[in-house]
Amino acid sequence: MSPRVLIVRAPGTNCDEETARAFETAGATADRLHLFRVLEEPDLLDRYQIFCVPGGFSYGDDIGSGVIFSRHLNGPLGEGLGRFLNADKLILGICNGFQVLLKSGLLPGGGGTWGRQNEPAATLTWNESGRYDCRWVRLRVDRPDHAFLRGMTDVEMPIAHAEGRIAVSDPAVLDEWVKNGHVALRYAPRKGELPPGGPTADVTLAAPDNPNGSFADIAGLSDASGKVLGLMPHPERFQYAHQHPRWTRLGLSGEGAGMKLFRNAVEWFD
Ligand SMILES: NC(=O)CC[C@H](N)C(=O)O
Repeated sequence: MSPRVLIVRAPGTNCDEETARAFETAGATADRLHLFRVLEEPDLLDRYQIFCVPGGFSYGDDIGSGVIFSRHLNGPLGEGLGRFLNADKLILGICNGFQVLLKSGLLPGGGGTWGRQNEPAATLTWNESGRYDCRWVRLRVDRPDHAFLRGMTDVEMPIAHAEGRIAVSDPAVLDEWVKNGHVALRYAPRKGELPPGGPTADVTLAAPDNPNGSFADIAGLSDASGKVLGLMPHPERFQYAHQHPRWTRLGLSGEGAGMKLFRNAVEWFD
């Protein structure tokens, strides 16, 4: 079955068109709807199999990136998203979308009505550099069983954000995150073999390998089921091989590695 994807955009969202194109190239039908249209009719969520919050600067990142948008996911859209979470459906948040999902509590640690109120808090906050940063990074996939990440282990993607640093109130939360499969993606050394072993709270890669100082080098989080994913890197900006800065030297052609994430999502419904 070709899944229908709801890509929700808010004032300031700016990656919805290329995200829709990536899903449609993968064989899905993608509708880009404004958040206010969805708030008018929350039950329209039931017509979709994938819910996606794309990248951008929703509400201008005022009072913190993703904060205002996230409150809408807790409130009027709460019931519809609850049905998504209970059905065999998928939820994806890319960059600003990750900030929205985390701060709504749809991903671990973010609090909100979805969050497990008494668990240590986590958020996405300012990069250690204090700057907006755009660069390509190498990623290690810690959840190759995830609906969006199947068959992916070691991939490069671009980042472009100011508030991409995962910060936690208690580093001990990492044990629970690892146990529950919440760590989906980590930043990796640009060159050489991927170092063995899982995430550790006290060791992080130096910049620019970890571009923002994110706790335990985390670049993406998952829910326990492996059907909700939030990530700071932009897979929709690597749909075509020639989007890679070294595509000629690497002899890349055809699709970019980011397309695998969208194809995995569509194939989930086969
Ligand atoms: N590309 C994006 O989605 C950016 C997310 C957010 N506006 C930030 O700067 O961190």
